[in-house]
Amino acid sequence: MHADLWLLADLPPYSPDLYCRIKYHQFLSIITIYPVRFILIQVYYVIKLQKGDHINTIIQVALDLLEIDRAIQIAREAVQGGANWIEAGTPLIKSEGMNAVRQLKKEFPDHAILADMKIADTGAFEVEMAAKAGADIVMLLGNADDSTVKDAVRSARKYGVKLMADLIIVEDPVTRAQELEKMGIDYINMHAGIDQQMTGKDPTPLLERIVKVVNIPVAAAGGLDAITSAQATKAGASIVIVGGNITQSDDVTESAKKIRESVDAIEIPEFKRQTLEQETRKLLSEVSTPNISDAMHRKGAMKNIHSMVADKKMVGTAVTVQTFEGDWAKSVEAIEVAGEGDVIVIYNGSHHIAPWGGLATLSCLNKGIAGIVIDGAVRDIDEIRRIGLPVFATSNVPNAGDPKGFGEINATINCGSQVVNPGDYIVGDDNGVVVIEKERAYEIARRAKEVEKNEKRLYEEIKRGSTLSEVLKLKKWEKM
Ligand SMILES: O=C([C@H](O)CO)[C@H](O)[C@H](O)COP(=O)(O)O
Repeated sequence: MHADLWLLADLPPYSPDLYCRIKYHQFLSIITIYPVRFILIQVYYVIKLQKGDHINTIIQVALDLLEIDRAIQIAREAVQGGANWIEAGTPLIKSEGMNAVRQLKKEFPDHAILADMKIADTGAFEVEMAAKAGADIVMLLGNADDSTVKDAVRSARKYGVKLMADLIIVEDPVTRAQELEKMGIDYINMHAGIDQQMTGKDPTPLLERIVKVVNIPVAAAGGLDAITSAQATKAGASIVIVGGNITQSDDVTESAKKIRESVDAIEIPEFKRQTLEQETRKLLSEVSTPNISDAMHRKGAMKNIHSMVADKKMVGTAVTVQTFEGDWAKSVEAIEVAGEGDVIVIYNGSHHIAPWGGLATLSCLNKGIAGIVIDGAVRDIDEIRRIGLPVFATSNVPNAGDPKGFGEINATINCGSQVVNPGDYIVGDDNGVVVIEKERAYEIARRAKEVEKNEKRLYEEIKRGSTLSEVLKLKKWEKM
């Protein structure tokens, strides 16, 4: 690629000046002045590239945490795994102020510290603030007004720091990247923000185009993991910024190491994203109903509906049934309407007469139906447990009613005090059942995954001898 136009400067490893791209005339003057050094550098790169080390991609760990002491510990573990640059994330800066940058520089004097200020105004002032606290690179918003960008650049030059521009909410990233370069920005960051990622955005599709039109290094950020970091490198990113997939991991060092290995691999395999529906189902099958409820701000849980078959996870899309006390016709007819991966969700109105039993459950098994939820009773519980299909209900009783045929299939119903529409996602486990409206299913699945990752990390910290209230600094965050 552009490896031949990059020089390895005599600077400490991974300082922001490590990669300085040189223009053609500079190139000529350098080979005239430093021919021997130039040859050595070329030999170095030939070896690196043969080894598959894509111009030594920089891994930047983004510390999007609220507490500086936890952030420092996580940074230490990430550095051990191969992270080169350390980012004081925006939430950390908002929570701890410039002290976050100061402390990170003190702890990691040999690593470049990036202050993700997301500057939108008073460019010079905020750059000065971050620079004086010890930042080597300062992030501003790529769509800040040109006056802000230009003054930030003046300030950066004055205080000897570099500027990275974040294209997070830029409408035309390719054009803006070129404008930012002209104004003196040192690095471009093609970034899908955390909330944007939850709706399916990812930073890689435009990367290649941006890398082609600018002459400054391009970073990629936004939900990257070992696989997607490598894809970003392949598309030309020379810096990969990774937050959650390192910082929320229960083994931070190992996660950073995997990313290091994956971007340094000789062959980066093709990667095909799943459809949003496939991804949604996969993510929901990996998380718990408490994770989902947290992601929904404690909403979505069905009341008084419990698992009748222990240790069975259920994920599927709703086929709804409205029935009436003692009438089981529509519940059983719904088996013909439902298909593979669906969950039959029944409102029955009685906790004493079952609209569902063993024979209906067995019929579902044959059709690949994912499970059954009943706001009402079930019977034949021993048979249902033998069949092993997930069934959730309010109670179990011996008696059923008669098939009269009242009610409706695939209408909006109320089940466990939650509104359920056909197609909504239904997830059940031993904690209970949650409903996720279909329009937000992917987003909630992604957010629930973030909750799960964060809990895994907290679990790990508690296992090391802490307590939940210590880890979360509960007292500090109590309302005044
Ligand atoms: O910049 C970030 C975000 O806007 C919060 O401030 C993150 O640091 C960046 O997105 C990297 O984090 P992940 O997306 O979790 O990898």
